[in-house]
Amino acid sequence: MRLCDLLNTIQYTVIQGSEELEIDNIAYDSRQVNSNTLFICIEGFKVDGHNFALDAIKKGATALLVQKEINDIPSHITVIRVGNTREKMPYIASAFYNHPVKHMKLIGVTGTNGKTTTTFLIGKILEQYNKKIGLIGTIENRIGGKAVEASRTTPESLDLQALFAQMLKEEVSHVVMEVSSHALDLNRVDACDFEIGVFTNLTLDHLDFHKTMENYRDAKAKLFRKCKYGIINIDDPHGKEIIKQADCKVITFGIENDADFKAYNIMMSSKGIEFSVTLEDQEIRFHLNTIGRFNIYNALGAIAAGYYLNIPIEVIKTALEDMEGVPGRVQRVESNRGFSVIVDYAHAPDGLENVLKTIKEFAEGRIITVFGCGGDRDRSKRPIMGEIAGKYSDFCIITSDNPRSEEPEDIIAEIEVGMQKTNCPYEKVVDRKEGIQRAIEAAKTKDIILIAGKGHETYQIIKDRVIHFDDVEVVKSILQGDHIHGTIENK
Ligand SMILES: CC(=O)N[C@H]1[C@@H](OP(=O)(O)OP(=O)(O)OC[C@H]2O[C@@H](n3ccc(=O)[nH]c3=O)[C@H](O)[C@@H]2O)O[C@H](CO)[C@@H](O)[C@@H]1O[C@H](C)C(=O)N[C@@H](C)C(=O)N[C@H](CCC(=O)O)C(=O)O
Ligand SMILES: Nc1ncnc2c1ncn2[C@@H]1O[C@H](COP(=O)(O)OP(=O)(O)OP(=O)(O)O)[C@@H](O)[C@H]1O
Ligand SMILES: N[C@H](CCC[C@H](N)C(=O)O)C(=O)O
Ligand SMILES: [Mg+2]
Repeated sequence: MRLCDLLNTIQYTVIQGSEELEIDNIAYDSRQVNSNTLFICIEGFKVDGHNFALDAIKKGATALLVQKEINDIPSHITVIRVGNTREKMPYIASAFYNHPVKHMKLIGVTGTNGKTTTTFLIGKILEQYNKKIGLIGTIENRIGGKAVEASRTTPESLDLQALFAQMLKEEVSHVVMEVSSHALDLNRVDACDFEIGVFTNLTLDHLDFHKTMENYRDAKAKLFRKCKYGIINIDDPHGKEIIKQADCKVITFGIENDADFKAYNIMMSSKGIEFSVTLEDQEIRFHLNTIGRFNIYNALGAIAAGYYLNIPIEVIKTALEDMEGVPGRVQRVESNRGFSVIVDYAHAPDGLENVLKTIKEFAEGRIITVFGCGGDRDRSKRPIMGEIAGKYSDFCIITSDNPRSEEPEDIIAEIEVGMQKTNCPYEKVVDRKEGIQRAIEAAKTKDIILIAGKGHETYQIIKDRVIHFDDVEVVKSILQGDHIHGTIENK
């Protein structure tokens, strides 16, 4: 493709060379460059991509997109200057892949908690309606039944457009994706027009990146200036402000407040939830195989999305009622020892409080919580999560999540500050496997062990090592090691 054809939707200045150049590849990382590549230099948080321009040229880059002057660029290289390279990349990527989004319907879900769950529900509804979907998010990226590699919750714009192109080639009609606040802030979904946007909620997380809750909220609000229908949780205190900033058709859902999709006559048990929604003057009753009030919110967001995608309500109902569960989200691991184990991805204060409140409603025995907090992530949530775990549990094991570059003991000490505000007895066990083992040893009949924070993850990041680690697998192996055969049940 000619370079000028990639640039025709943006403003730019040619610093040197020809715009007629043929471009075979685009890269924002010098390690991905090969022949005839346009290398996009991005000023990052850690390093400056402009410093890799000469490296990129050695590897075959023939054109550079820059936002500042770089010295010593050979004269045969085309240099294009723009105001902000990160902002322009999505438009160039969209042009390179022939604007794949124009031919598919995009459904984006944003919010602190519930994105993965809600995207799985919407995906299930679409599949029930015989649509071939693309799914993009934390657990996996998927094209129809085929998993494709995923590393971020929301990929970088160039990778995202490449994935959209692959999805279109494989005849996907609807893409359901998680849209993280990082993605919205860092322009990863610019150049995407969404048919539907869903806002689940906004609670404390990621202040290491956004600095204030207002910035965090405003990042989420961006989605509702990119979509046709905005489906918004009106019970969330930030819902009204998101609506104020929106320029789409707004549809609300909730339980407490008046809403377009309002759940009522709610019944909850340890086996599932039931609720009604009135649609077109008809009361529709839903019976779901999942637990927790928060999952009613996730279901309402999905029901509203299905409705605005023109999917018949009976199809939506069947899809949700057949849903087996989302991996690592309140996933039950039964043992025949009389206690039960729940693995959940709660890794922020609100998620942890929600899941513990839900468990407390049904617990017949004690609640034993095993958890930690991720390293190189928002530190302010650590004592808060410690206090929440202590408040709702009868015994806690503070252990490691993904410590990343931090010392696990330091993270645990920060969690402990909150735990000590409660009367909950606790132990500190740095090794997560030993922590889980300790909880299992301590459990008695009817107790519930909650293992929070890592859910579906199959790895643990310790310094620069990534080791295989899977909470469900660890629980099963410990139970089997005790010559007791656990059965896994995904609720
Ligand atoms: C804070 C954040 O999101 N940072 C992202 C950002 O990094 P950055 O701007 O700091 O990049 P950098 O490392 O300084 O590098 C600058 C430029 O130099 C390039 N480079 C670098 C080295 C080299 O040898 N050659 C080279 O060309 C890089 O590719 C980049 O273009 O751009 C990078 C390229 O796309 C991302 O990989 C990186 O994600 C980091 C690794 C990350 O951990 N992000 C997390 C926090 C994230 O995005 N999480 C959300 C989910 C959160 C949630 O909702 O729970 C997600 O959507 O996944
Ligand atoms: N609607 C909700 N409100 C509050 N908590 C929720 C909600 N849905 C799920 N949770 C809790 O939050 C955890 C994470 O849920 P989920 O993975 O669906 O969220 P997410 O927004 O995709 O998270 P991430 O930002 O890490 O991708 C769950 O394991 C559960 O404990
Ligand atoms: N999307 C979240 C996931 C956190 C999961 C937790 N296990 C951790 O590693 O901190 C994040 O990147 O902050
Ligand atoms: Mg997610």
